[in-house]
Amino acid sequence: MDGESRQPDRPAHPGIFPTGKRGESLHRPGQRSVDFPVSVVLPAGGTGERTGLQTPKQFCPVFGRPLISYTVQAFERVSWIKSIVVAVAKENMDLMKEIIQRFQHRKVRVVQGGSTRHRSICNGVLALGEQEEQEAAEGEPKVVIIHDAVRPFVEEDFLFKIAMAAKEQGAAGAIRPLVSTVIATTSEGFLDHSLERARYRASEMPQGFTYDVIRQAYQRCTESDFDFGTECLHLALQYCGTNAKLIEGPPTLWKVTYKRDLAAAESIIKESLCSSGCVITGGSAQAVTLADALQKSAGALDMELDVIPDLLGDHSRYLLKECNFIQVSVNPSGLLELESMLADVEATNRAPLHPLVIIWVCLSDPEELSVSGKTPEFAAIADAAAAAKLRNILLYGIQLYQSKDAERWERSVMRVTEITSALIRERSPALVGQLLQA
Ligand SMILES: Nc1ccn([C@@H]2O[C@H](COP(=O)(O)OP(=O)(O)OP(=O)(O)O)[C@@H](O)[C@H]2O)c(=O)n1
Ligand SMILES: O=C(CO)[C@H](O)[C@H](O)COP(=O)(O)O
Repeated sequence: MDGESRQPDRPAHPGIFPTGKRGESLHRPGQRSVDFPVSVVLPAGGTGERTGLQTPKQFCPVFGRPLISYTVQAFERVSWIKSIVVAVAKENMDLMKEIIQRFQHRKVRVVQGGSTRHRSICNGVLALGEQEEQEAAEGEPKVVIIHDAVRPFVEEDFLFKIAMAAKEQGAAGAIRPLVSTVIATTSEGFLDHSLERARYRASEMPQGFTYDVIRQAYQRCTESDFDFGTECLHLALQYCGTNAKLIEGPPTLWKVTYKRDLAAAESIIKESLCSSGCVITGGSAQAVTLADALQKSAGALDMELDVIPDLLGDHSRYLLKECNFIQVSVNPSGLLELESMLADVEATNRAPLHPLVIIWVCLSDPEELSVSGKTPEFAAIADAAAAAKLRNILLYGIQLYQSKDAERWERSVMRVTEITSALIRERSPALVGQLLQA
């Protein structure tokens, strides 16, 4: 383990995907189907020494949610993955169980990790044993995917490739081109020789194995492999004669290793959370016109908005996504619509994984502006936001006034879009419950 921000002592213990390209989070690519059982082992028993932080990186919060929960979710949402075993240090087993409960993970089991990564993985593989042997009795092939808990951005398409190749070849692993040349040094710290960079690749995760191959590899390998080895594919080759199929993966497979990687992970997650939203119109013609105008202007800010009349029927699927909602209302029905929409969100009974952003855009008649300049909406949004905040929902309001002047109207719409984008991006607790003016 090379060092950056090393601390003299090992630290004590702790405290969508993002998915796809911009705008893809609302439209999952076609689901793949795998007709053999696939299980996952996530080694998460390390201390994250290279981050220099007290908390192991897999438990560091990103938008209030531990990094490992993002990784678990990346696997859990893949329908053909049957079970996930997470290997954590003994002192973190309760913490991991709390995370599973708090973020409602369903397919996960926790086992005790070991003193090295190989030992943790081995514990996870052996824990799958009973289950896998039972499946073997039914004559089904089976694959185990191994993935570092600190690589949260793994996509279903890539997991599919790894699983299929593992089933066919016995072992498969992700690779990436090297970004730097690898050199060997002499014991005096001089250049010994360098490798021809184009011939080598960085070995990344995930890796997949048939259960028999990975179990036998761990049964046959030496204590020295357990203590100093860093490559599961190597164990499969050396102890089972299985040559892994290597598949180039996307750059997002990178491993959170240093403190700055946590900031990078946060920025990737933020980007994906901000790139899309769902505008609910309630069906009124004016609201639909405004929603369409917002949808058009959002493109200029690199944001993709879907427009729907309500969250009923088929549209209720939006409630299950990591989605930002924009409720467009026209006075005087506005507050009722907002309340009903909040009730729909609450009825899903799903703890949002990130603070959910809901923006209420209220289209008002300028005639209704009182002498004080304040409409009843000011108090109502503040009350609704205070209640919503307890449920991890950040509720903001934007008020705009109808105008017959086309230029003025266009400016107001653009302003609403800019404020919306800023609110979604920043997720500022300080602005919760405010009725901003566009
Ligand atoms: N005894 C160990 C050591 C590591 N890991 C896991 O293996 C993955 C990759 O290892 P690495 O990035 O090296 O993590 P740490 O060992 O925690 O980091 P460091 O080397 O900086 O201490 C991580 O998910 C880590 O939790 C593990 O399960 N058991
Ligand atoms: O990329 C790998 C795949 O073989 C590494 O071995 C794995 O990620 C462990 O990392 P580290 O050696 O830093 O613990």
